[in-house]
Amino acid sequence: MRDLAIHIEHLSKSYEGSGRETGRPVLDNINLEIMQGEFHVLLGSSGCGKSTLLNIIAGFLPKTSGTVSVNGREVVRPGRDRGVVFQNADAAMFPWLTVTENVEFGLRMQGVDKEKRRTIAQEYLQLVGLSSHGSKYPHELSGGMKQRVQLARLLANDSAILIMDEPFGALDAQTRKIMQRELIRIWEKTAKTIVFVTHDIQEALLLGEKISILAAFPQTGIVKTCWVEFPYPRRETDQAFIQQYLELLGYFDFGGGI
Ligand SMILES: Nc1ncnc2c1ncn2[C@@H]1O[C@H](COP(=O)(O)OP(=O)(O)OP(=O)(O)O)[C@@H](O)[C@H]1O
Repeated sequence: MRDLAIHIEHLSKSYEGSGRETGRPVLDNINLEIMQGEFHVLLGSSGCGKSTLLNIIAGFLPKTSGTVSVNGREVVRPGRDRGVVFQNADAAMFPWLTVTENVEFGLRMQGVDKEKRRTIAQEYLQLVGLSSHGSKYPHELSGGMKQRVQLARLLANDSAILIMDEPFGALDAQTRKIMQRELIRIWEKTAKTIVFVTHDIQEALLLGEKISILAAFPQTGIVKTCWVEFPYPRRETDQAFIQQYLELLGYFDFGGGI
């Protein structure tokens, strides 16, 4: 039995002066348990509060009520234990630093000596398949390569939890497929806890061990949490995949959006 990594109880969030026409909170009484090493996907349509939930877990955003704990400690601010991979990789990298220097940056801030941080950066650049690109600058990289750099940086920082907000949303379909496979390979190798946001049911089923569906309407909150039982690598053409895809699709079929 794995230990609990993220524990969310009765979490609610309202944005001051905002709210939908109904005046309801964006997140209302969210309860969620994510175990260490779990690949957990938060799936939902645009505007249902996925990024809000991730930002609260990451410590970037205050909650209105309830509790969010990571490894038994209440989240009050961002921490090195939680690394975030953003969809917009450009905003997450220093353009004047090389790939290696970007990956090393957190270690440099921690005072790790140059030789050691170079060794660690190289180890993780190799893991994400970028060992021959360390001397390039961010503007010389493709979108997929930039996402690999973000991953290498978090792994080098030894973040136990990777929080990923639609990280492959801006990539072309082919690169996205490659990155999905790569992420599973890296997750299997590193046993990190991953919380991954997507609005794409297929992506959720390709990646997640467990999927929580978030809805905004007519119900607010997590409307379903389920395991994905069939093994990796998964294929969209497999019978089990199609069956669960159709099941999940049903949760998106509310007419007014989920
Ligand atoms: N800073 C903010 N101030 C006011 N309202 C906000 C703010 N950020 C988000 N919202 C509102 O909260 C709701 C949820 O937004 P959020 O970005 O969490 O959804 P999402 O599911 O991640 O959407 P998407 O998939 O489009 O990124 C939306 O109705 C949005 O308008």
